[in-house]
Amino acid sequence: MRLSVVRRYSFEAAHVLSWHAGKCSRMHGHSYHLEVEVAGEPNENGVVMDFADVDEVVDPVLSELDHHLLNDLIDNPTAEMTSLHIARELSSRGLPWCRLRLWETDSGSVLLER
Ligand SMILES: Nc1nc2c(c(=O)[nH]1)N=C([C@H](O)[C@H](O)COP(=O)(O)OP(=O)(O)OP(=O)(O)O)CN2
Ligand SMILES: [Zn+2]
Repeated sequence: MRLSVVRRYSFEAAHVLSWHAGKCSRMHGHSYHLEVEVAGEPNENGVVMDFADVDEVVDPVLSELDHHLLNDLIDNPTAEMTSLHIARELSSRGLPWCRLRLWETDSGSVLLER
């Protein structure tokens, strides 16, 4: 049995995919949705990790992306590269995430597991 906490976040950002053969080579924006999962055993309070403690790590990372042009911060900011950037930032700030899903559009997402 595996128990985990999942928090959902959103941020707005623009990007350009210069390699793209279609419309995505033009600058455009997305309302990104990020799901962050942390697995573990419930502690003496019955929680794997307090939602607020997850937010404390995730919120500043997403604030650095929110309402920015992602190309200024991430090389070739596809959903894949953006999720890897977020994962590295969360890891370096000590969040023991096990699964990240980044939704770039209503129908398109990437999933990162470790
Ligand atoms: N594997 C990936 N493919 C694409 C990415 C990506 O990050 N990873 N990004 C884009 C575009 O930036 C953008 O997300 C467009 O996506 P797409 O689904 O093609 O466009 P729409 O949301 O407008 O959907 P329609 O089906 O065209 O209405 C492209 N590919
Ligand atoms: Zn796009």
